Amino acid sequence: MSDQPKMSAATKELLKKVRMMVPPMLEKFHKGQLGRVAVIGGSENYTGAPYFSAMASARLGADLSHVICTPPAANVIKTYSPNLMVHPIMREIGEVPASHEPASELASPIIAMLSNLHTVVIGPGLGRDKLMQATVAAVIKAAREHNTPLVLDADALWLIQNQPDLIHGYKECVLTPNVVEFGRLAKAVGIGEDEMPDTGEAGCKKVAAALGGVLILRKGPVDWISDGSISVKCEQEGGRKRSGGQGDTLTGSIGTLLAYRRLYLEGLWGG
Ligand SMILES: NC(=O)C1=CN([C@@H]2O[C@H](COP(=O)(O)OP(=O)(O)OC[C@H]3O[C@@H](n4cnc5c(N)ncnc54)[C@H](OP(=O)(O)O)[C@@H]3O)[C@@H](O)[C@H]2O)[C@@H](O)CC1
Ligand SMILES: Nc1ncnc2c1ncn2[C@@H]1O[C@H](COP(=O)(O)OP(=O)(O)OP(=O)(O)O)[C@@H](O)[C@H]1O
Repeated sequence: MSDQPKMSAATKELLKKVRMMVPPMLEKFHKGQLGRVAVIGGSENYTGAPYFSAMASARLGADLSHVICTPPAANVIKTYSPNLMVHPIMREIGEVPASHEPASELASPIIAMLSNLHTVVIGPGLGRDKLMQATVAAVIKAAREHNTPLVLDADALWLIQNQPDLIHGYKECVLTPNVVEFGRLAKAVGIGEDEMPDTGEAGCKKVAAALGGVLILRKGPVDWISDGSISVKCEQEGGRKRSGGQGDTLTGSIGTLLAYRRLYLEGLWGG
C-alpha cells in the first residue's frame, strides 16, 4: 500500500502553481535575496504565535526572518531560536506614559524597515491593545504606499473588521481568517449570514469582492481562497489535531511564498 497522501486533481494543480514560485538555488545569490520576511505581533500574553509564524517562514526557505514585537515578548522569543531577528519596537498601552500614545512614533522605525522587506505578516499574537492596533494601522498605510505584500491574520483581522478601508482594494494583501474571524469580517462589510448561505466558495468570493479584491484564504475543513473573481480550494486532508498555532504557521509560509512571487516578478531568476 502506498504511503503517499491521497491528493485530488485540484490540489495537484494548485501545487503545480506554487512550484512555479519556488526559486532555483543559483550560485550567484547572496544572503537575503531569497526572502526577507517580517512578522509583526507578539505581546505579553502571546509569544508563541509570532515564533510559529516567523519560524515557518524561515523553514520554508526565507533567507531572513524578523519578529517585531514588545520588549517582554522579545526577551522570550529570542530564547526560542537564534534563527530569528527580534526587534522590541512595539508597545502595549501600559508600557508608555499615560499622557502619550505615540503610535506614529512607534510605527516609524518599522516603516523604515519596509524598503528592506519582501513581505510583512501582521497579527500573530498582536493582541487587541489600542496602541498595538494603532501602530500596525500606521504600518499598513505605509506598506500600501511601498506596495509591500501583506499577510493579515488573528488580531490584525480584528483591526480590519473595525477599519476595512485600511486594506480595501489593496491587491497585495492576503487575509487568512479562521471560521470565526471570517464571520466577523463578513458582518463588518455588511454581509449577514442570511446573505451567505454558503460559507464555502460563494461566501469567500463575496467578502473578498466587498473588500475590493483583496485575497481571502478562509480556513476550515476546506480552505477556500478568492480575490472576489477567481477562487480555488485546498481540500487536502491534514492531521486531525486542531492545536493552536497551525494558522500562525500558515501565515509565515504564505509570507515566504509571497516573497518568492515578488522576487520572480522582479526577474531575480528565469527569462
Ligand atoms: N501559542 C500562542 O502564542 C498562540 C497564540 N495565538 C494568538 O491568540 C490570540 C487570539 O487568538 P484566538 O485564536 O484565541 O482568537 P479567536 O480567533 O477570536 O478565537 C476565539 C474563540 O473563537 C472560537 N473559535 C476559534 N476558531 C474556531 C473554529 N475554527 N471553529 C469554531 N470556533 C472557533 C473559539 O471559541 P469556543 O471554542 O470557546 O467557542 C475560540 O476560543 C491571537 O493573537 C493569536 O495569534 C493563537 O495564534 C494560538 C497560538
Ligand atoms: N474543521 C477543520 N477540519 C480540517 N482542517 C481544518 C479545520 N479547521 C481548520 N483546519 C485547517 O487548519 C489550518 C489552521 O486553521 P485554524 O482554523 O486552526 O486557524 P487559526 O484559528 O487562525 O489558528 P491559530 O491557532 O494559529 O490562531 C487551516 O489551514 C485549515 O486547513
